[in-house]
Amino acid sequence: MTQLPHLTHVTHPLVQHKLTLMRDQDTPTAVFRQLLREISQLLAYEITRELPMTTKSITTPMEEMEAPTLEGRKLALISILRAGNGLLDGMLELIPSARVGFVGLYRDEDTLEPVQYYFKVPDHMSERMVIAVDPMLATGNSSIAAIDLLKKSGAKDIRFLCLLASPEGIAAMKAAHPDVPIVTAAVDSHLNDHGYIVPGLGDAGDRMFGTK
Ligand SMILES: O=P(O)(O)OC[C@H]1O[C@H](OP(=O)(O)OP(=O)(O)O)[C@H](O)[C@@H]1O
Ligand SMILES: O=c1cc[nH]c(=O)[nH]1
Ligand SMILES: [Mg+2]
Repeated sequence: MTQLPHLTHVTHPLVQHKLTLMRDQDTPTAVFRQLLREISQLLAYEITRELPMTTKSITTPMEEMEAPTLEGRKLALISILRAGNGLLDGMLELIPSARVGFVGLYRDEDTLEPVQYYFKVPDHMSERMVIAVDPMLATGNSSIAAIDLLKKSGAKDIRFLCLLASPEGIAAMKAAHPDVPIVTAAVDSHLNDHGYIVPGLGDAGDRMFGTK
């Protein structure tokens, strides 16, 4: 089980520099997507620290050795649609053997409650390390609902990866899912009256896909 603290704030200069570029409203869609892919790989480095290791016997040009390798333990990456796909793609480049699931949720902009439209996850969820990804943790309603669904599917060892988190969202997640560590690139000031993270970066899905 996880040793990660409830909240990990990744302050690495490369992450912070790229995040600033993403926040800028003048950054075009294609650049925004590329930056998210790059940051996802740096954040993946943090959230996968506890992947179980084993060794295997190999022969280098010099001699035989017992070399470290990832244990065959099953990893599931779960994207919370749509915006989660922006983190998923980069992580899959690093860990191509991971299984992938999707939780389709959108936030009703009046009630700020999540509306579910899709759910598909790999089998044997109870045996997997599960990393749920969504760039934005605002009220926390979407991530809490997604993790509720993952637990219903059997998942027990879950982590949550995001780009921006609000203090309100972190508190809500801690109350609902105290066993799920959060890794984020930033903790912003607050939510505005419409549930948007301030200063934030706007609507992550719209900025990734050019919708609005
Ligand atoms: O913490 P919350 O207050 O629930 O808000 C965060 C959610 O809002 C955004 O998704 P959105 O509903 O815009 O869907 P999209 O990814 O399809 O754009 C974001 O990607 C999170 O899923
Ligand atoms: O600031 C926010 C809040 C919810 N969803 C977003 O994409 N951005
Ligand atoms: Mg959106």
